[in-house]
Amino acid sequence: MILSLTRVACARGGRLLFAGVSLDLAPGEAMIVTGPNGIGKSSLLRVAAGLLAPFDGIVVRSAPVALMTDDLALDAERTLADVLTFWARLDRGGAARERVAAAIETVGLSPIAGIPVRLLSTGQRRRAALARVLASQVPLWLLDEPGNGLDSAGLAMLEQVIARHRAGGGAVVLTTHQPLSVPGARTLALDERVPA
Ligand SMILES: Nc1ncnc2c1ncn2[C@@H]1O[C@H](COP(=O)(O)OP(=O)(O)OP(=O)(O)O)[C@@H](O)[C@H]1O
Repeated sequence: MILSLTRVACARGGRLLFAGVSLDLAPGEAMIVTGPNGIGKSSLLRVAAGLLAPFDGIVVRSAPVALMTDDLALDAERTLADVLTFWARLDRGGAARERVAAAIETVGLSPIAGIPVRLLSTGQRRRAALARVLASQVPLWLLDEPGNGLDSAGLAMLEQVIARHRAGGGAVVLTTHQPLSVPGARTLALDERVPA
């Protein structure tokens, strides 16, 4: 298993959001976490990433993880290529420039790789966040609303990138409020895990 959650519960701000969440994710698998706003989907991804301690239960990751969020740049004045290279070095080390160039090309941002991050549009920021995940080359992807702000070509690209990652033995957990084609993905309905 790449990721295994056993009877995980999560509390935030003194409130129990969900409990009894168990899941096993093997190489090539995908899981879509569903539920209304505020139910705890992002919190579940943070727990799975190891950034938030579970209130209860066990989280086991057997592979390095990339969490896709909007946090792209420490310095928004730096260029997209520089920012992504900074993260790629931190995430994994060698050949960062090459990995970043390939990732930027995949997400369709090559023409603007040299502009400061602060100038990116909403959809471009999403594409850039996906490029960071791609460049990290880690097996476990946790994608929080990866399709937000993407145009139809961007959504098709996202679906393709996820499919390729899984075909290469990677695994994905994602949240989405919009329809995304992720063939064979299992669903985790978080609203069924809210304590009474
Ligand atoms: N740092 C925090 N401290 C206290 N409460 C928090 C914190 N972060 C989130 N919460 C609360 O936890 C709950 C779940 O938030 P979360 O972002 O996980 O929901 P979500 O299902 O991802 O929502 P959405 O669909 O709107 O993205 C919300 O009620 C939110 O206010």
